[in-house]
Amino acid sequence: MSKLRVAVLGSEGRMGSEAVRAVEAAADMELAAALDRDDSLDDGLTRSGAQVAVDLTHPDAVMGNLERCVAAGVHAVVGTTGWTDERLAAVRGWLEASPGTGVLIAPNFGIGAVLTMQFAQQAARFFESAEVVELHHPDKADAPSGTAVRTAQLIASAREEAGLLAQPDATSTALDGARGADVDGVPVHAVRLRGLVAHQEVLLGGEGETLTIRHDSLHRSSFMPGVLLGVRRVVSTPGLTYGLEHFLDLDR
Ligand SMILES: NC(=O)C1=CN([C@@H]2O[C@H](COP(=O)(O)OP(=O)(O)OC[C@H]3O[C@@H](n4cnc5c(N)ncnc54)[C@H](OP(=O)(O)O)[C@@H]3O)[C@@H](O)[C@H]2O)C=CC1
Ligand SMILES: O=C(O)C1=N[C@H](C(=O)O)C[C@H](O)C1
Repeated sequence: MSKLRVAVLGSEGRMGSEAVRAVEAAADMELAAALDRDDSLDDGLTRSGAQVAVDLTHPDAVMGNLERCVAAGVHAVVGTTGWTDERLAAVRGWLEASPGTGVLIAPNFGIGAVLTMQFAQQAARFFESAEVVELHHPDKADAPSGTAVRTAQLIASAREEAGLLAQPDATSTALDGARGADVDGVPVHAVRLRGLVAHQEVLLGGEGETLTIRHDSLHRSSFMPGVLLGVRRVVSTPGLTYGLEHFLDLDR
């Protein structure tokens, strides 16, 4: 069986260096290229013959990288954050011109984090109140986290489907930001603290009860089974897949 040739973009970063190690340790994969900021992506992809690129760079870099991967017919597994509806639409547009190519954009590769999002979506319609608290290391590029935004969007769509009204909140705030960011009506709070890696709590509240769903990534190795699964599946999944849950066969 021939090995999948994988390029890692952002290979010197916290996630990228972990992904390089994971690809090198995978029996069915070969590290074709390890590329960071100063490397030419076009040259790197062409020379290495990479079949899949794993992007773990920066929200400012990911669109340019992805456009070039898709144009070169290289499948992509993207963990980098910064996704909006407009950005996702642009990726779909590029993929129309490259029909055999697959792109997975995963707000979170952690299996527990994906399940947290699923559980939150499932539970949301039963509770009057819902808030998301994400907690990360202070070197993180963005806030709130991509995972928290996606979680809040899933909660909001479940609430809307269930016909729930706006959340109860009679607070008048004296300081901007005290109630977090508003993502489709769901408050999202971001904590940055040395010592942390990536953590999230979903707080749900109803009459006389609360439900807390918490996930902790204690080490970046927690993301690697998801990255490798994404690489294995994306090569036979043309078009855009948004969320690792689509590769997890959750209905089994
Ligand atoms: N989906 C998921 O499960 C996860 C996603 N992430 C996301 O992954 C991204 C990276 O996170 P993290 O590893 O902590 O960040 P780091 O800053 O540690 O790593 C990013 C690396 O990418 C490099 N880089 C920047 N621009 C480019 C470019 N144009 N081409 C190639 N390399 C580039 C950076 O170089 P330089 O230092 O010189 O800027 C750095 O080496 C973030 O968006 C983060 O939110 C993180 C963890 C899990
Ligand atoms: O930057 C990080 O560290 C992480 N980024 C992703 C996000 O913003 O959701 C995934 C995870 O939370 C770690």
